[in-house]
Amino acid sequence: MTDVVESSGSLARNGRPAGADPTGAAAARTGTDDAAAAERIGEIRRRIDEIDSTLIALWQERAALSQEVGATRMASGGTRLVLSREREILERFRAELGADGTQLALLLLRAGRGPL
Ligand SMILES: O=C(O)C(=O)C[C@]1(C(=O)O)C=C[C@@H](O)C=C1
Repeated sequence: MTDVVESSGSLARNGRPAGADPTGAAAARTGTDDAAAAERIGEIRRRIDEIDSTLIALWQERAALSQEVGATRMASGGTRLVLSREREILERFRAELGADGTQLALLLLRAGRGPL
């Protein structure tokens, strides 16, 4: 089994020298020599790319909204942060996604209000 596909598209750790993959670039890009598996991987990757685009757009929208909330609050004499709200968000992500959810929520909060 091959562990890694290098970014150049050459298979690594398969016993063949990089760049000498006889199965062609398409197979190398998917990490398998099996045509049916490569086709399915291509389909799945297209959906993954769609999901990633949505995540990036939502990340950017959330950060902009969070910054607007902070600016609105400070302009009205309020605080930059509301820690009770941050705790609610952290708990929601932890409950849904576990420890990774906590890390994700910390990154989301940082993107909106900057590092502490
Ligand atoms: O909900 C707010 O009051 C916000 O300012 C937004 C937000 C967030 O990014 O979710 C950012 C900073 C606050 O400390 C709490 C939450």
